Amino acid sequence: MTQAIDVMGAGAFGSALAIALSRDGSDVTLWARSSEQVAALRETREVARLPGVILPKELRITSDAGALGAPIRLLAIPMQALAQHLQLLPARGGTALVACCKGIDLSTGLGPTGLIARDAPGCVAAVLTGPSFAADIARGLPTALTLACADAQAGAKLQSALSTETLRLYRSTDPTGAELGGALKNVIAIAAGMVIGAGLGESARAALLTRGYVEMQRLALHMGARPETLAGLSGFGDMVLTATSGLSRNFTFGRALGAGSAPSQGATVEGRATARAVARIAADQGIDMPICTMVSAVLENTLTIEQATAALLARDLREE
Ligand SMILES: NC(=O)C1=CN([C@@H]2O[C@H](COP(=O)(O)OP(=O)(O)OC[C@H]3O[C@@H](n4cnc5c(N)ncnc54)[C@H](O)[C@@H]3O)[C@@H](O)[C@H]2O)C=CC1
Ligand SMILES: O=C(CO)COP(=O)(O)O
Repeated sequence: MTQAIDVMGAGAFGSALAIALSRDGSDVTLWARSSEQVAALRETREVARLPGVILPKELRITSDAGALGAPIRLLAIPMQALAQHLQLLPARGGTALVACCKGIDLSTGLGPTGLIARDAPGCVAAVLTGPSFAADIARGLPTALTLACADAQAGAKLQSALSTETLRLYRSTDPTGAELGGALKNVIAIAAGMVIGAGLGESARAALLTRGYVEMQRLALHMGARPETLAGLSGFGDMVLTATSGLSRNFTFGRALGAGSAPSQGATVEGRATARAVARIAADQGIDMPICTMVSAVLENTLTIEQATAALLARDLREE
C-alpha cells in the first residue's frame, strides 16, 4: 500500500527526506513556508541548498497547510522555530509528528518531542535523528538513522514506513536520549571546529570528543535517557560525523571562529542556541558540563578560545 507522508520544511533536510521517500514510492507532499519558494521549486525542481539535486516529478509541493493531511508528518525546520510552527500549523489528532530537527528549545529547555507533547497532545511524538548529511540522503547514498518513539508499536510502524533501500532506520523507545544526542553533538562539533581552526591539533580534538561524549552522557542520563541510546547512531555516531567533517555547518562554524575568520552567514547552525540552552540547564541543575559551558561562553563573547582552553586544561586532575 502506498504510504502518504507530509514533509514540512523545504530546506536541505526536509527536501532530502522528501526526495528519498518519494523515490521509494511513498506519496509525499513537501510543504514550504512561502508561495514564492513553492513557485520556484515547481518551476525548476531544484533545491537551492542541495545543488545538482532534482525533485522527483511525483513529489507534490505546496505552501498551503490545508493541503496536508497524511497520517505521518515530518517536521524538518530549525529547532528554535518548532514551537511557533506547532502552534501556527497544528496537525489533526492522531497524526504521527516526526521531528527531524536537532536542538533544545531556548525558552523552555524542551527537546522536539517535549514540544510536540506540550503543543500537539493528541498526536504521536517521534524523532528521526542520527548521522546523515542531507546531500548524502538526497543522492541515495547508504545512511542509518534512529527513529525514536516512546510508543513502541507506533515507532515500529514509523520505522517501516520511513525506511528505504538505502535509508536504514533503527528503532528506539528512548526519544529523550535520541534527541539529546542529536542536540548535544552539535555543541561538541562547534568545539571540535574551534580546536582545529585554532591549530590545537588532532590529539586535542580526540581528547575533546571523548570528554565531550562524557558530557553528552552525563546530561542525557540526568534527563532520564538510556546510556545505550547515547552510544548509538543518534549520539556517538552523529558526534563522530559532525565533529570530523568539513561538510558540517556546526564544525565549520566553530573552525571559522577558531581561525579568527567570519563564519558564513545564513547557515542553520543549531549548536549555537543549543550551547546556550545547555549552559543554562547545567547551571540551574548543577550538572558539570565544562566543554558545553565554555562553548556557550565563547559564543557569548565572555571568554576567548584561548581562555576557554586554558580553563579546561587547568581543571582539577581526576579519575577517568
Ligand atoms: N542539513 C542536514 O544535513 C541535516 C539537518 N538536520 C536538521 O534539520 C533541521 C533543519 O535543517 P536544514 O534543513 O538543514 O536547514 P535549512 O536551513 O536548509 O532549512 C530550514 C528550513 O526551515 C524553514 N524555516 C525556517 N524558519 C522557519 C519557521 N519559523 N517556520 C517554518 N519554517 C521555517 C526554512 O524556510 C527552510 O526551508 C535542523 O534542526 C538540522 O539540525 C538533521 C540532519 C541532517
Ligand atoms: O546533523 C547533521 C549530520 O548528522 C548535519 O550537521 P550540520 O547541521 O552541522 O551540518
